[in-house]
Amino acid sequence: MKVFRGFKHPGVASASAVTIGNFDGVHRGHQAMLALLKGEAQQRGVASVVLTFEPHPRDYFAELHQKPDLAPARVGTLRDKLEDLATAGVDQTVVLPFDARLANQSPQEFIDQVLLGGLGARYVLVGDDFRFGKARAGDYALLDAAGDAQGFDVARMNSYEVHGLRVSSSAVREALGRGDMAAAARLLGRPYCISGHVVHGRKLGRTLGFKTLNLRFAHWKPAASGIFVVLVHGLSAKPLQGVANLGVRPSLDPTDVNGGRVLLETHCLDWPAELGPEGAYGKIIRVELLHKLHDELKYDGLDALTQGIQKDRDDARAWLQSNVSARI
Ligand SMILES: Cc1cc2nc3c(=O)[nH]c(=O)nc-3n(C[C@H](O)[C@H](O)[C@H](O)COP(=O)(O)O)c2cc1C
Ligand SMILES: Nc1ncnc2c1ncn2[C@@H]1O[C@H](COP(=O)(O)OP(=O)(O)O)[C@@H](O)[C@H]1O
Repeated sequence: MKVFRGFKHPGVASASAVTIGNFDGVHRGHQAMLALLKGEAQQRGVASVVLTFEPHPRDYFAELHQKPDLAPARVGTLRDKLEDLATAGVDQTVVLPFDARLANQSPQEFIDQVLLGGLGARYVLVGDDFRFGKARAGDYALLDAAGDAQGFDVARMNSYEVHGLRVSSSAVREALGRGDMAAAARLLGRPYCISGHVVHGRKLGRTLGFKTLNLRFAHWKPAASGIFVVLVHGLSAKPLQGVANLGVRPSLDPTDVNGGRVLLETHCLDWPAELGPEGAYGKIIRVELLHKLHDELKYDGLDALTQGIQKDRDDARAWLQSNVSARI
């Protein structure tokens, strides 16, 4: 899959079947949309293109009006989204920075400049609650009328349901927010995972006796947070079992190097000798969050923190033994 920031690149498809959305989580509803998009693109002999926004439009308005509550909690980072879109078989993804210009574009300008001028849209697929353009004035009916007048097809995807429950990014956020990883996995159609490069931390893990693989979660408001039983993919043939902290580490000094940043820190229960004592830095891994143990705690000092992590490790081992040992 090719990825472009903005649509003014020579490589961007000049004729396309487009779907527009935020695709946070790339859940089963999104996956159904992408399958339909691919079919329509193939039939027309054009590229399948996802048009998505980063930052999320609601992040933009939250910042503009200084109302952080408006920003949606984030299921995945842009990296996770691009990986999932590639897996779904999309030809191109165009990431548009959502800014004042875009926010003030009328629906007709958006159609003319972005969809037709930028992407050469022959077919546009949107969700049933899709709104676009300044003040959210554009809807499916408007887009459909424009398609009729200007010669492109428009289709609307109805809500996708699993056991009567509408699959949506907010349903995934709610499941992750209450730590119900099984419900999140049902909505996503796969286990909930976070992927990224292993980065350097404070090297405090080794002092505490718990080395951790650190990944940045590149958004300040993750939909899930707390202590989780996990599997780490990408370091060895078999996934490694671990226990992880996703969040901002309230027990540690907030002014340090990663202060305030959201990190996913995973301690592997058994570290394979062939990786070497520090062989994971720079590698790309995927961490599968299986089960939530508890919320992040503000421990009183490093001894209490170490004891807390020891208990989490024991609880993770016990959980894995009764739930996962058959799988790996
Ligand atoms: C299983 C586990 C549970 C953790 N729980 C908490 C917690 O409840 N509160 C907190 O402030 N930090 C928690 N931490 C984060 C540790 O503070 C952090 O991983 C440790 O200081 C190592 O930092 P470093 O990787 O930068 O060296 C936890 C870490 C792990 C691995
Ligand atoms: N059991 C383990 N779990 C996770 N990482 C481990 C383990 N044993 C060794 N490592 C290695 O140690 C590194 C982390 O060491 P640590 O002291 O926690 O430093 P950092 O502050 O960079 O997280 C990891 O990136 C990995 O390469």
